[in-house]
Amino acid sequence: MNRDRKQQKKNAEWKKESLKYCSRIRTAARTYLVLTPRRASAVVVALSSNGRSGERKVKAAMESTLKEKRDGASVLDMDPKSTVGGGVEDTYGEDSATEDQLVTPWTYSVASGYTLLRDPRHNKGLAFTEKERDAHYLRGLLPPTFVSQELQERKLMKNLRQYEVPLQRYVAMMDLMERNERLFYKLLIDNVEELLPVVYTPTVGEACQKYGSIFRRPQGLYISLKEKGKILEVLKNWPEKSIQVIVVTDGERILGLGDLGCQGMGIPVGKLALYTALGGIRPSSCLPITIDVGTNNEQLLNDEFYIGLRQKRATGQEYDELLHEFMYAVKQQYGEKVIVQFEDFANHNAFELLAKYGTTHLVFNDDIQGTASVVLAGLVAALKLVGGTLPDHTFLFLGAGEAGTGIAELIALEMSKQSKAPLEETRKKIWLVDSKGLIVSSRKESLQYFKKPWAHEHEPAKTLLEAVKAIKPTVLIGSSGVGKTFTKEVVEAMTSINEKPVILALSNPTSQSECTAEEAYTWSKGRAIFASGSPFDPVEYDGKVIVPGQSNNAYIFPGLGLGLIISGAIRVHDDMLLAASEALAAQVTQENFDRGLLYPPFSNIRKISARIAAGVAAKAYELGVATRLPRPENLLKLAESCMYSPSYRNYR
Ligand SMILES: O=C([O-])CC(=O)C(=O)O
Ligand SMILES: [Mg+2]
Repeated sequence: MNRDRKQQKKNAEWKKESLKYCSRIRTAARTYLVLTPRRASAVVVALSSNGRSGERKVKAAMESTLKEKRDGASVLDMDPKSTVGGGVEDTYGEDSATEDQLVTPWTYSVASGYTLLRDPRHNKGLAFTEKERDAHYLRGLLPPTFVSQELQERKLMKNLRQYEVPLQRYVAMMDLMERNERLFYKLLIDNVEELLPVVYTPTVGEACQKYGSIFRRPQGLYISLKEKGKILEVLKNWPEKSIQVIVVTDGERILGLGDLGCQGMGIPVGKLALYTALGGIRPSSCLPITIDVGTNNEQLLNDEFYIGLRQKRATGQEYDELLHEFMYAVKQQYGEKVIVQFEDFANHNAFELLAKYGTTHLVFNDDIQGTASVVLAGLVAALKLVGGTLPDHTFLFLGAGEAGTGIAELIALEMSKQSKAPLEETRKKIWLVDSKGLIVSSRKESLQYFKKPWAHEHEPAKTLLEAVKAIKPTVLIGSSGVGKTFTKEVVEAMTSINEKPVILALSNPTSQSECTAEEAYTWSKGRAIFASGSPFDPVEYDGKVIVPGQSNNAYIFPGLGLGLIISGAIRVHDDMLLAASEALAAQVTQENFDRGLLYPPFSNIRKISARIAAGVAAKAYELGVATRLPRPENLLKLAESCMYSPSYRNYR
């Protein structure tokens, strides 16, 4: 008892001390972890620092305080390069503190000993060294053996491979994330091609469908209609104060699976895991959010395990007000340089939110813009295989929603840049089919506004097959969210028109893919240049193994995000998406082409992301929306050096 009180007093003194330093050095937030000899009494203090020099001052101040007060206390990760979390902000941390943080730095307890083992951000399991076990009160809490991170990784991969059901692998990976974050990212980074389909598309789709049943511990933040008027308070409940990326969904259009309401949370969680693993953004600065305004999914409303609000979706003013409060609470809490990635909103809201907040916030819609950027990169690569320039080709889309119109617009923009023709002209090379058939001018009156630019003069066509025969496209793109719509007849029609038909089946997950890789290759007699949103295994056709590419926005958003962060960009511009697309296309090697691949393998993704980041950042400076000044000379080097490393830290 007595000891505890003493410890509390000591903590209070430290807090006072750090407050003093904070107000003296008025700068950006920096986290130091101080472990005291007693468990349950470590203190994390967010201090201010003004870039490197301010940071050094704070560090020196903290160290001298600790020397005086130490009494056996130890400091976790005092080296700025290896401060808790590591990553981007460690190198470029200026200006990330809010005024609120400067005046009242926050503190919370992270315990040594037993509690340290249960803290996923710092737990290393059997990889704690003898010295660490002594220093951090872990003696007896672990079996005697020491296991390196590499051996832990091998063991976990072996265990994962024994699960036959993909969802079991997903649950095992999420458990690992909750238990030992660095090990989770080490696994994901080192085995990215194998584990991407587990934590991301397609398995994450099934996970969302069954989220209520597999729910163990909450991940991310849930903001429901109940929190209206209190969203800023909700944001303050999140333990991390320095957030760089938010992925938010309202669950209305989860992949091609439709309205999954609150259970859409799997998507922001999965996307942000990729921000870290593929783009090197540190996990502590990533925040997954689900906005729950109800669901129109009857099955979920009647499911006893459903985790969301049991009501029909709020729409109109009620919806708009909640989203508006959210957007401004985010800006107030995290500043104007936090990236808000809209994910899997239904069409009407997706377009409106992007238009509404695109000029006031650093927002980006992955389904409209990220997908467009990755597809354009794939098309540039495809042209090397089929010949001609972009303006030489004719495009037909099945699906005229976010992805379809987003991709169409970026292609038209790029064509216009290449051919110097006005956008209105280049759009005419692009045709869209929706559920009512080919979009033509006679339908213009009844079309939603985002479809109108694509209503060209033509006879109506009721079905996709009719449209293929009438338009004679060289490229067919599926973005409908409806599986099995590229039928044998459609693929055969494409093959009869083109020597090498380009066919992209983009809808996710695998069940919603417009056709499988095998179908595309078989029906086109091995001639199709094919890629899909969800992964497919290599296909053997006519004695030849063909590896299908994966045209998924996961190639783009992690690098795009990194580029926005290292440049301190305050807006996303279409030219940045073109820059991201160009950078990705430039990574496709001759060897990839020789194998018919439109994208480089995901195993190189960190290098690819760094190049995308450098391209995006360069564009941000060119456009004058970068705020990190002066412009660093070598953006690629900066991007690479900023990336989060999942290797364990030494806790001295
Ligand atoms: O999540 C994915 O795999 C790609 C995507 O954004 C979507 O399909 O909505
Ligand atoms: Mg999406």
